Amino acid sequence: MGGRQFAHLGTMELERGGVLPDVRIAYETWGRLNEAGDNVILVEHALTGDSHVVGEAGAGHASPGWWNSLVAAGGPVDPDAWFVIASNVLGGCQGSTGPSSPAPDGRPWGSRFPYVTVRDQVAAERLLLDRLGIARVAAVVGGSMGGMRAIEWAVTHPDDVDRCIVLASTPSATADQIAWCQPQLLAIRQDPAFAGGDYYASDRRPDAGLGLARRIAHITYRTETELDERFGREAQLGEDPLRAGDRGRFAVESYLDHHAGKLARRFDANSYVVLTEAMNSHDVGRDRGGVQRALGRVRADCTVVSVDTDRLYPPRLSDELHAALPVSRREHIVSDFGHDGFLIEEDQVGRIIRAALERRRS
Ligand SMILES: CC(=O)SCCNC(=O)CCNC(=O)[C@H](O)C(C)(C)COP(=O)(O)OP(=O)(O)OC[C@H]1O[C@@H](n2cnc3c(N)ncnc32)[C@H](O)[C@@H]1OP(=O)(O)O
Ligand SMILES: N[C@@H](CCO)C(=O)O
Repeated sequence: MGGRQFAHLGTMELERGGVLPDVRIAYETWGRLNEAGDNVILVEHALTGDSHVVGEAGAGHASPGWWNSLVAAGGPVDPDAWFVIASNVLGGCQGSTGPSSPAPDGRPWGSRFPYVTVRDQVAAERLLLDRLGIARVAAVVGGSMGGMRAIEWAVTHPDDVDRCIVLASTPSATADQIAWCQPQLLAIRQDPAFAGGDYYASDRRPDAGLGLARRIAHITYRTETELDERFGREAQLGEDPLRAGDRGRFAVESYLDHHAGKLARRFDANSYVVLTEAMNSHDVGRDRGGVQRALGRVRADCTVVSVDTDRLYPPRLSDELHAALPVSRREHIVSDFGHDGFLIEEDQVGRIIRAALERRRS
């Protein structure tokens, strides 16, 4: 299976006010819904991910998935047993309604796209599952921004989530995380080509701002030791900054340039802004009497996973989440790669998810 499908979910009223008419959500599925309807696994992507969890030959996708080994026959999530659903988040740019989608007047939303919270994104996913005739999920799993949606699912729909697996995430966005986002948002907004968010009719795109945002973010996704061991003070081939003057680059600079360009080619700057602000909005305790009380109502069997070297979502945040959840298991990924370890360490992630799925609710 796999292959992108679309659901039209009608009008959504948003948490902070504002209305989105004719919300469309792009999604992919693997496996089959069983008769009891109790084998659904909802996979939640991170900031620049999408519904394409797994790449499949012949499914019309040139790109691999972002958790490619997760869903596979005999793998951690076997599509013979489970019905896996992954959607592109509300506000995104991979098929779901976002700032580049047409507004009712036919022009792209651009600067008019409303503020969207993680709760709005989960509300859209709930509508999607309703549309697919699915009342409950056997597991919701996600990392980073996907982990925010996973934990929101467990808090918002405590009776409908059997298991919740949260990787490299947090019960609420911290001051440090919001702080790292601020220069990223400014980099995009201060790019003259951004034009306040209304650049779609122009032949210029805010690639410079988006690229700068990605560079800042990417450094926080990795570790000081990894970068040093991998690149050290090496010059990019033929571009020694100590010899080539203005045009010289260290290898690590070239690496960041590469990631900046790659993201700018596949991602919309307005979506980056909208999703970053959604992450900043994340606080499971908002209007629920605080984080402890909100998490106290979770009924799912939870697995809380951190990456030992994650400097952006440090393990202490997973400790807090774990401590406040009524039923929770704490797992650790050991990685040289920092935050991105939840994407890169597929073997460890796979083992943890397999074990969580095999565990029966007590
Ligand atoms: C079409 C698509 O891209 S679909 C993607 C869907 N979305 C996602 O996957 C989001 C989540 N993914 C990510 O954030 C990242 O891609 C990650 C975390 C998976 C990347 O992790 P890693 O595998 O460790 O990649 P790493 O950071 O080492 O980067 C490798 C790239 O850097 C390039 N690179 C390495 N050194 C240098 C250098 N000195 N100069 C320039 N480029 C360099 C490599 O050639 C490689 O390029 P490629 O990705 O185009 O093949
Ligand atoms: N590298 C990941 C990390 C975000 O948490 C992404 O781009 O989605």
